Amino acid sequence: MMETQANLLEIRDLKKTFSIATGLFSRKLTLTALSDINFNVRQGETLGIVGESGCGKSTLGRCILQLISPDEGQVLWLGQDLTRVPAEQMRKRRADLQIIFQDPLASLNPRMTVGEIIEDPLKALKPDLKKAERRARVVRVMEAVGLLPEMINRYPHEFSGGQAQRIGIARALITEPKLIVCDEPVSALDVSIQAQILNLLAELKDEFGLTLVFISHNLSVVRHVSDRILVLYLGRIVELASGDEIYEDPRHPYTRALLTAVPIPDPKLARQRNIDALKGEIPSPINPPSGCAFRTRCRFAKPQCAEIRPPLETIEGGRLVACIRWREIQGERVIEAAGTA
Ligand SMILES: Nc1ncnc2c1ncn2[C@@H]1O[C@H](COP(=O)(O)OP(=O)(O)OP(=O)(O)O)[C@@H](O)[C@H]1O
Repeated sequence: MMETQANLLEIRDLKKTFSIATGLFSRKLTLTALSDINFNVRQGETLGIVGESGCGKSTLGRCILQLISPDEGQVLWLGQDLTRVPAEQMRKRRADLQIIFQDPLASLNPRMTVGEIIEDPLKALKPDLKKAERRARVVRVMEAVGLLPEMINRYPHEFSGGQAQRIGIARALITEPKLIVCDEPVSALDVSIQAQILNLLAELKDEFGLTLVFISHNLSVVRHVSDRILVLYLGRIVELASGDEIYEDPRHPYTRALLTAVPIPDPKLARQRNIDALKGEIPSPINPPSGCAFRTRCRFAKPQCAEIRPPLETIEGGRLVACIRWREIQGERVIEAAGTA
């Protein structure tokens, strides 16, 4: 964990709702995708964001980049609140903040060549650069992501998923960003290719001094790349800790449940994980449960969990957890693990 690093990004009291029309009379309902979101991203770290589908990961990524506007709260980039930056200035700021999407082929314009796709952000964000300099930069980033420069005039459909994601990464890198939001960058790829792309992102991070926000529903993917991991459930942060802490000593029942999907060789731990396994469906964010939103699926839930919304508490080591029972259930975990040995 990089304790001493300065914050590049600070998210303060972020809230995002969507108004959706449902039913026969198109009644408008409010869906709360994110609320009470507070965290920092430190210079040079990789912050993983995990949670099941629908918990708000992509919405959060898009709010960071101002691709969508939050209803409330601040997105402080080096102290400047991006939610208040006029659109024109924000376009320029985007050179510093880039995004890589899940489905590489769908996110690349099929009518543009690889060279044109990668060069495209430069035209808008660095209009002063001469054509030759733009091309030279394109070739440099193609080499950095492992694409051969002679591929420059090919079209996206000529590439495999893994190669297409390399094009997406090159397009993000071309503006020399400080931070890249990677939104499920390997979920659409074959398992055999996933490790290559994850390794590439780790190499590029070191080479270019990048800071990464890495979104995935898969805790084992996030674990490999993250310094710290933020766990989201139904639009709220339930836990934030270092990768090791989350993986080896999770405190929130939801984190424990997510970990059951991660394969492990130790049979004792595997048994514990079966006990923790996630049951049932994620509730609707239109009408979330009272108190702790996870209580309807939590094997530790007590009546008071329906009454009290657990605050995000700072516990030992500066890690954060939102569960009023975290102390008690920590003990239960040890006893059960010993009992099933
Ligand atoms: N434009 C939108 N209009 C209405 N609802 C939306 C919109 N975008 C997201 N949502 C809703 O907000 C909630 C959070 O969605 P989001 O895509 O951020 O979750 P996610 O964790 O990234 O899931 P996934 O991995 O499936 O994309 C979901 O209930 C989703 O249906």
